[in-house]
Amino acid sequence: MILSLTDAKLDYPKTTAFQHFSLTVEDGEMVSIIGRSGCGKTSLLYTIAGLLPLSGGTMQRAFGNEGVALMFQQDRLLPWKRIIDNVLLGLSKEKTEEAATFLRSMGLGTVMHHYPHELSGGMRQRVALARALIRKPNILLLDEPLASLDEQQREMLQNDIKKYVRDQGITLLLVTHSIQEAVFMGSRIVMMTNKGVSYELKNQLHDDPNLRTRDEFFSMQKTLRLHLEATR
Ligand SMILES: Nc1ncnc2c1ncn2[C@@H]1O[C@H](COP(=O)(O)OP(=O)(O)OP(=O)(O)O)[C@@H](O)[C@H]1O
Repeated sequence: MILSLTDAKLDYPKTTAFQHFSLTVEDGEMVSIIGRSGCGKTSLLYTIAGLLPLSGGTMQRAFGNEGVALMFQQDRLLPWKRIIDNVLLGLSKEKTEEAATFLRSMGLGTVMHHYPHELSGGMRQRVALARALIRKPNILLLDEPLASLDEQQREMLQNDIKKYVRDQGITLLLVTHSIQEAVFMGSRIVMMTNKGVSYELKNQLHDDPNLRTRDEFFSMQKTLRLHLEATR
């Protein structure tokens, strides 16, 4: 177990972001979290990252704050720093060669001395991913990281994130509005409302290289869509 929340609750001064939320995540698992807008998904990720304290319930984490990497819809790269320096941010210069090798392996070798504005949105998100992964986190928390990309770029990055996360044995928690993305990325898909987990689905075909074209890929999406509609 790398993470366990039991009857977790988070209050803001005027609203309860989520309550009665229980979830146990095993080391190396890839969990997608879906749910209606405002059900507390982003707040949940902040809590798991150690940025917001719970108002009730308990959370056990087998990692420290330095073991968490976060990636958002906006790439949050510093515009005045070159790509390689964005990736190295906060790390020692000794890591430069490792970062360069990593960027090359991610297809970013030719742009590592460019500035963020010279890259496409997809490439910038790839840089944000490299910046997260070079820190060798125990857990990667993704909040709609691909929402602003076109379909082709989104699918490429989904493939890459899945591959790198799996190869490095990182645990993944992905918040997404896309049911298709949730099924492709998640070995488990958790549906959340602001009153807790309303439904869970195990993706038995998570490791299937042809997942995107399997009938089950579509039937799992249909099942989730029906459950999501039932929470209206
Ligand atoms: N900083 C904040 N201060 C006060 N209330 C907040 C804050 N952030 C979020 N909320 C409220 O908490 C609830 C949950 O918000 P949160 O952003 O976590 O949901 P979400 O599921 O991520 O939404 P979305 O899918 O639209 O991004 C909402 O009612 C929201 O208005």
